[in-house]
Amino acid sequence: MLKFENINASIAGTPILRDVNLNVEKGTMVGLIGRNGAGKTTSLRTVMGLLKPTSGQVIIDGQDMTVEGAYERAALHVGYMPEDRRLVPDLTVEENILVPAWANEIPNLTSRLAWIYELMPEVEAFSSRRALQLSGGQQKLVALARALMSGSHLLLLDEPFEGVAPALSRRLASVLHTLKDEGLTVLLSESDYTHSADLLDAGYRIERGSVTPIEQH
Ligand SMILES: Nc1ncnc2c1ncn2[C@@H]1O[C@H](COP(=O)(O)OP(=O)(O)OP(=O)(O)O)[C@@H](O)[C@H]1O
Repeated sequence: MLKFENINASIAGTPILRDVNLNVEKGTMVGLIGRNGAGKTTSLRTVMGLLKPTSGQVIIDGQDMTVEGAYERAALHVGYMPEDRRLVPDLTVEENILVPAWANEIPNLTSRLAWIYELMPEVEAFSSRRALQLSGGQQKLVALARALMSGSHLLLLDEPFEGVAPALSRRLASVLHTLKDEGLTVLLSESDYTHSADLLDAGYRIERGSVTPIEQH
């Protein structure tokens, strides 16, 4: 479903990703594990086409997407939850979830929203509140809901558990378990295995921009 083939990427002329090879099979949940500054966000931004690699290929669903932009990703139903959530503070929760539908046509919009609310009833309960009224953890759930709006095939989650209080972390993990059971393909990053260990089918370690597969344990 997602492949990195010998990806090199630089930011402002500084090489960040070095010869990265990575494979996420359809229907699996794969972790990208590494400490701060290792290159996790850069990797996910490269999948999203927000950063163009200097060499190598990004293949999504069998298509070479290396030079395509975010709009083309949306057409392949790829969803992205950035680490910093990036909700629009003055919009309501529901408006934030619907933002991807403003830029791209989302098939079955109404039933997709209903499915998201069924998955996370607490989000429906605060759907008319403004995003700035929510706690950091609640905002993460909303950011996940927004990513699910477009991400019906592939979901990229950048440190979803970072800064989330324990109760909400457990809730987030249980939502991800449900998504896994539904067969969604997910690449998620975390600084260690604390929250994702029993969710992941496979993992890669990232260290100073180099990626190696983690042996199954
Ligand atoms: N805009 C930028 N300008 C210069 N260097 C950058 C920029 N963004 C990231 N970097 C550098 O790229 C490297 C990888 O950063 P990246 O954000 O991908 O790491 P990360 O593993 O996601 O860690 P974090 O959890 O801190 O975001 C770091 O060394 C960082 O300093």
